[in-house]
Amino acid sequence: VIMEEVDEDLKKCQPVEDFVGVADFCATEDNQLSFTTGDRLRVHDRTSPEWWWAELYGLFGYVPSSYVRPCIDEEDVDDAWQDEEYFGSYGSLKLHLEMLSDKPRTETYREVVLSNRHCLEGRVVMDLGCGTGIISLFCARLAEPAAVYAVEASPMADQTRELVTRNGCQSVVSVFKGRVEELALPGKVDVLVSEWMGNCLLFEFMVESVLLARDRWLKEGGMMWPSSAALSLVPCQAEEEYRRKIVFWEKPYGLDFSCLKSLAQKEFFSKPKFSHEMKPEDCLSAPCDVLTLDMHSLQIPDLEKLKGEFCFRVEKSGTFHGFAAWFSVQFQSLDEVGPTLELNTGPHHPLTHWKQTLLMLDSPVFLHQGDSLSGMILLHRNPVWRRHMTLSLHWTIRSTQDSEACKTGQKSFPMWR
Ligand SMILES: NC(=[NH2+])NCCC[C@H]1O[C@@H](n2cnc3c(N)ncnc32)[C@H](O)[C@@H]1O
Repeated sequence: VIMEEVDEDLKKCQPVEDFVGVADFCATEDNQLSFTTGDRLRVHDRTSPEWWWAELYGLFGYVPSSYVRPCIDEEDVDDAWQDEEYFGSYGSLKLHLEMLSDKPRTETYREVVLSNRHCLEGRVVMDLGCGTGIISLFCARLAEPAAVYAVEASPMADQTRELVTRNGCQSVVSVFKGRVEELALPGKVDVLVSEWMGNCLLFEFMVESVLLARDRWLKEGGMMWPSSAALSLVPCQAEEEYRRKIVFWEKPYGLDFSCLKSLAQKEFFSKPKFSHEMKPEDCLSAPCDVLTLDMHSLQIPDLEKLKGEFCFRVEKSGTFHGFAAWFSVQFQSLDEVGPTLELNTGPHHPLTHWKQTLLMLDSPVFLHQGDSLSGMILLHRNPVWRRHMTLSLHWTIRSTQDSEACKTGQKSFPMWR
């Protein structure tokens, strides 16, 4: 048998292998695949010693073999939740100050407790991820629950115990330090309240811990607060962002840096931009809820892949630079007749610390009033890095100007791996 044939056969049957990026790689050709350090790539074919045909989040392309290393499974799996870094970040005051300073967020939770104070009497509440304990203190000070279990995994829990005592709530509020997944609580609860929402609603995937706590500790017929959540989307213009990040390179200080524009676009627009403050007038159409989650029935496996559809009608002509995403959460009243309260983090509501998330297209498209933009969104949770996901968008633009012309587009935004 001629050696080449053996090589060919070996190549054909060579197994698909996982590799990890050891450095950032920015594609310079269309058939190449960009990735960042730590990305888990699936190598389908070692086409040549230097270039391998690989896949990342469903996108295929050539990657330089020197930029990847074999993925040693055990080392990657146990760091999947990045708990060291995650709970460490909540151990300092920075994030808690940001959340407590967010008045729309904090006052909504206070209003929920206040407007349900009668029904809360004699009930048992769990505050999951209590942080400094603000929601637990609202419960103890504004209502008369039988007990509040304040659960917090970060070192902040030690401070929270002190805050509970200093505010005279120690007879009602008990602080449990640890991950809710590992804690034994005194008993089941009537209400499970938590402020778990991350950017684009699900990033950090604390929601998995909330659902697990629900299944383990919420009484039959108990209340989840928030009781439901929605992810909203809108096509928008982002003139300022586009000018600062892309147009800038055309003539800085009279020099021609325009050959850097494609690099800039890959570097700045490949991932979502968190904490982007939109103006209402940036919306090109009315927003729409692309995902709605019922927190009483949602199941943990549902979180792996969530899909939504959208159809926007362009209300005013403008440049479609990208999509903006945000979330809202609703709080059902404990007695059927009370009002459902809502915290909405969209551009038509008071600004919160989340602001909005901007998903920039590779190239802007001018849209005319009356055009329609329809498509689907897919939130694909990262199978390895459990607090991460990829947000993929597919869309079709149908113009009223010339009916048969329609443009389609698609883009995937890793958040972050
Ligand atoms: N809205 C957010 N994006 N983050 C705000 C809530 C996050 C708080 O919940 C805590 N936390 C998160 N997960 C857990 C868990 N499984 N068990 C206990 N505390 C947790 C975390 O330490 C932090 O104090």
